Amino acid sequence: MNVTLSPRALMSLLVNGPKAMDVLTTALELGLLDALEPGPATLGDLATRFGVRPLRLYKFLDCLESLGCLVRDEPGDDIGTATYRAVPGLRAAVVAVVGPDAQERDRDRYPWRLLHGRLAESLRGEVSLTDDDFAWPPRTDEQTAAFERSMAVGLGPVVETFHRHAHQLWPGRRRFLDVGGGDGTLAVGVLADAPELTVDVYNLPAVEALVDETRARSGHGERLGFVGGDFLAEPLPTGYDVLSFVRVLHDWPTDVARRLVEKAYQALPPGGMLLICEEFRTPDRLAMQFFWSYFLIGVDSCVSRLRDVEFYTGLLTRTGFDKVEVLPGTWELVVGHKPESTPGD
Ligand SMILES: C[S@@+](CC[C@H](N)C(=O)[O-])C[C@H]1O[C@@H](n2cnc3c(N)ncnc32)[C@H](O)[C@@H]1O
Repeated sequence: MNVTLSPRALMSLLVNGPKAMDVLTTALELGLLDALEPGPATLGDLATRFGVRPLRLYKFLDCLESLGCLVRDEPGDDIGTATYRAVPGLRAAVVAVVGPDAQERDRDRYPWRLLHGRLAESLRGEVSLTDDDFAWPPRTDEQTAAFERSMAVGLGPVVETFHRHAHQLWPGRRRFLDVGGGDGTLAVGVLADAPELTVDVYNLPAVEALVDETRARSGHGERLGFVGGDFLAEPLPTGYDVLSFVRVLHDWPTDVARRLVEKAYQALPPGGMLLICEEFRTPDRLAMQFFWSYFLIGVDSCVSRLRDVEFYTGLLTRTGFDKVEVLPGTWELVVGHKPESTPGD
């Protein structure tokens, strides 16, 4: 889906956002999206099948087309013969934002309304979120649980990419440490793909109880472990042949991100592998990150800095990793290896 609109047209869509969501939700609930995605479907057939008035449906479909969701062909003046096809993935995208597991619903629980209408004051530093509103890293058990739940809700594309490349990542590997590994949701996905592997989550001690719950739900028992620690204050644990940072490095300024990658290099044995899966700076990711970009305007302790993939490949190479590559996926995976023999050996 590729829509390029003038600023004026984009403003018109944005100001009508709630109506656009009404159209999309209705199209989903009626079953229209199921009919439109395989398409092409004629307006006449759609009107008969769904028991709606053709001229009304024509306007409804114009709404969808204005959003870039439909391709239309109108061969003549008879609207009944106009054909429509939805862009691939539309139905799944609508379900993802209005369905019960919607990230957007989860994000709405955060107190973003404290900033709404007060952004200018917030930009000047006169209005901020307090540690009770949102602390980074989370401060209380309640904040920790809420934040890790939010993270787990958005992990789907990451789990998918790890799964897609499992055949390349895990053979010959024994112990994997997911640094800043949330509540262990990714670890569970990896364990299902790699029977020889044990996975530990490294996270702030307050997260242990959540990983315990994930372990109990997953049935992986002792293959899913937890190591409590603070990666800002201490070296990363050794004894692992794979480490990962998933959506961790973008939270921190560049000097901290660099130090964390250096700590990973020091902790890995020769031949060890580092995986980075991040919020790269692409139009899609920026759009899907909109909530956090907005909300975190009021929070100075979280950097939330989306960087280009080249930032990470360059950082790995400069740190000493070799065979650095980017594996494709909805979320790409940057892979680097600590050389078998390092300079000075
Ligand atoms: C943005 S979340 C990403 C979580 C998970 N990797 C994911 O993608 O769903 C960042 C993670 O880093 C952890 N974290 C933050 N500061 C940390 C620290 N100083 N030491 C260890 N972990 C930390 C947080 O608890 C959280 O789990």
